[in-house]
Amino acid sequence: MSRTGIKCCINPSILSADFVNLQAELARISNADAVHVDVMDNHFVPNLTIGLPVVERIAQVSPVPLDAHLMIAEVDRWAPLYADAGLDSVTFHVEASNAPIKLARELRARGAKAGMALRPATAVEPYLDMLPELDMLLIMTVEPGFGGQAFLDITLPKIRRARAAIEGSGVNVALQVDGGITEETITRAAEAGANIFVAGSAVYGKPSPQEAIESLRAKGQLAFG
Ligand SMILES: O=C(CO)[C@@H](O)[C@H](O)COP(=O)(O)O
Ligand SMILES: [Fe+2]
Repeated sequence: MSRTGIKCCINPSILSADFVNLQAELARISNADAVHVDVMDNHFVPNLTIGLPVVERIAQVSPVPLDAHLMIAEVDRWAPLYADAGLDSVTFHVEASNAPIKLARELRARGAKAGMALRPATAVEPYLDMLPELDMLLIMTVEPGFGGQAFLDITLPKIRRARAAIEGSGVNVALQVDGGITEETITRAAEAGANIFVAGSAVYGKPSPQEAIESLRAKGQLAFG
């Protein structure tokens, strides 16, 4: 699917960074489009990372905008507080929200872009009417919870359908993919319609994260046609 003129964005996930040296790790990705911060609570996903106080501090020192991916229960209560921390975008899982439309509106009202995430097994069709309420749709390409997993090709048709719906409705919604993005899989995800790529191990696992970002961006952009 040709997307001439659309920028291919690379958002490195700090889940694969050295948590003891976060400020230095952020400086290593200063050419990224945003930094992706994975918040996990050991309830919505079986893993625990960082919470609001640490995310607030990262936002203060980050050289690039902050993109929070909330993998937490009770997200209707928590997500607005992340928006208040001055983040560029706050993404909640629809499976964890009791009122996704209300929540997306609240995030925007508090000055953050509103992102909504779907687990690999969650269908996109029930939520297509919600597109005008969103700035970003995140299609998980691994089961949320851990970095370093293999890309799930089974998610590609969903990415294609989401891209077609976005184009069909004429809304300005970014399509993000997260999990297992590498120099190889980014081409498939980009061809299917994604335009923001989260990459943890494929950036921080390389000797030069900056070069890894440039290389991934070039591959994704090429696949846009
Ligand atoms: O949200 C998640 C995992 O739940 C991701 O953001 C991962 O952190 C991406 O890591 P890689 O698959 O790129 O190593
Ligand atoms: Fe993530």
